[in-house]
Amino acid sequence: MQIDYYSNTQDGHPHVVKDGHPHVVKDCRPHVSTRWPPRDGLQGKAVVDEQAYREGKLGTARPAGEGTSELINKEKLSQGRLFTRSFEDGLGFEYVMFYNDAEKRIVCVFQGGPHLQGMPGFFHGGAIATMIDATVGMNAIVSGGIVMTANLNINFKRPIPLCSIVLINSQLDKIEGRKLLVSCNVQSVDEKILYTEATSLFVKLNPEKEFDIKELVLKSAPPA
Ligand SMILES: CCCCC/C=C\C/C=C\C/C=C\C/C=C\CCCC(=O)SCCNC(=O)CCNC(=O)[C@H](O)C(C)(C)COP(=O)(O)OP(=O)(O)OC[C@H]1O[C@@H](n2cnc3c(N)ncnc32)[C@H](O)[C@@H]1OP(=O)(O)O
Repeated sequence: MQIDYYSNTQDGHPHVVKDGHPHVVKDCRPHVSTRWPPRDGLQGKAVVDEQAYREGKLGTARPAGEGTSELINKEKLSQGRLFTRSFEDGLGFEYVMFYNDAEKRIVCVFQGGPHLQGMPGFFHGGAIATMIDATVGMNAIVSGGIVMTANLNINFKRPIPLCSIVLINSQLDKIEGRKLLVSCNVQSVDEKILYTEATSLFVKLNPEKEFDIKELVLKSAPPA
């Protein structure tokens, strides 16, 4: 495949375009956290905010609603933002997607940052799954409207080095009524290494749900 959309870069690496501006993650090397694995028992931050726990602000694992957790309230929800865009520049998900309408496919150029580490020096599988879901999800949305992921199957074939740049090639395979089947693979930029393969099922929401999700998306947009 000819990758001409970033052939104009000068350092031989694709520049990830963010918000219309060329953006490169600089000085980004595989990073092994000194806190992982923990050497002297459990280290790092507590998973539960102790202060909030003592003040009774944290609910038990009940569904959010009146009288459950004070922390899960409208104000909190209004701070919602797209997961893949909620990291500081260069630390999390840096990507750009190119959609080919005639072929119903998307190529995503993805360069994950050091905060996406799983095994030392490699991406966390959940981060890869997130980027795959975002890419096949966008392919389904632009092909079919408002959809939700109903099923996602992933085969992790090779570990992906942290901070490396990969291509996520997504393809709409079939539409069956409200169901959209989308497959994808994750490859190295030179297409010599096949890291991951995935298939997915998206289901178009019915009109009532579609209205709800539009409202939700509009309300959850981060402040300009
Ligand atoms: C134009 C305005 C645009 C506005 C939006 C703009 C921007 C959006 C902004 C940002 C988005 C950015 C990027 C997108 C990135 C990522 C996308 C991420 C998407 C997600 O990350 S999303 C979270 C995880 N996702 C869920 O949280 C879903 C929970 N779930 C449900 O909400 C329901 O489950 C639902 C809705 C899926 C279906 O429910 P439902 O009631 O509508 O439909 P129903 O159950 O009747 O199924 C209908 C037919 O699908 C078959 N079917 C269903 N499920 C199946 C399965 N698992 N396996 C095999 N077949 C299945 C049935 O068998 C039947 O098949 P058949 O018709 O042949 O009988």
